[in-house]
Amino acid sequence: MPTPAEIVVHDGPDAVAEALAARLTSTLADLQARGRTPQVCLTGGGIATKAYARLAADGPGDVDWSRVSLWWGDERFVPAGDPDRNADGTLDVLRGPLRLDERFVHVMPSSDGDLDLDEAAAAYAAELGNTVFDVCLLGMGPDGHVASLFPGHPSLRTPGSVIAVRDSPKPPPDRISVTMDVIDRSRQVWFCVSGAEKAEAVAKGVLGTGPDPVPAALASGTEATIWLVDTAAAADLPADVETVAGSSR
Ligand SMILES: O=C1O[C@H](COP(=O)(O)O)[C@@H](O)[C@H](O)[C@H]1O
Repeated sequence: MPTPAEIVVHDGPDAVAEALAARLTSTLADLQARGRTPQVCLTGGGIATKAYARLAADGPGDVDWSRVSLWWGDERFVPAGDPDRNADGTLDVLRGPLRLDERFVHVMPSSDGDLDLDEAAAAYAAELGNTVFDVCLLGMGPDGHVASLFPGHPSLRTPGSVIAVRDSPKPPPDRISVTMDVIDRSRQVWFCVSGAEKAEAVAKGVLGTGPDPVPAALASGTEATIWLVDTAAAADLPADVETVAGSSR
């Protein structure tokens, strides 16, 4: 069942990133206190990258990051180490400070391995199986895309759990992405978005459906759907949409 969106508005991108890091830390600590191994789907993008730097600076705290399963919602199918990769830079930042255990880190294949794009997507689908993310983080592009599911593009309609994406409107063209089905079975979906250039897409994503909804409008958690945005990104939300003012800690 889709859940109604909760919209938390922060002063600027740094505050959104800080709030994301704080919310993730407390959610993971809570899940582990209840005996769970949290399943977290990470995203690329500007806010998430800032949040990862914050998590690394803060250190593990109350979270045993060696027992958090990390997945990715999408990846650029380029060679390992390419700066376009979502996972590589993230892991460079998080691995040491959070003492990650590689056995719990599920990186999508790179293009310089043994697998072609279709095989790489199929391999990640097999690895993912029926995993349900406790938290699925989503950046969003100005066109309303999430993961590598783009408006008006076959990626949005391709069945399955993990798909090969070709001719991505945003470079690089070859990508791997989880599908909306996988995003929508997540317990919590958290958008993290900043900037005036995304204000229109935020409004479309929050308000929603209509005949041709942007991908973000189709993404929803089964327990919670939370938009962490800054004031610039929230600017096109109509006055009657309820928002709450964010605090970072
Ligand atoms: O291509 C991608 O873009 C989105 C949003 O990125 P941003 O830099 O505009 O914040 C990101 O969520 C996605 O993971 C990534 O592959």
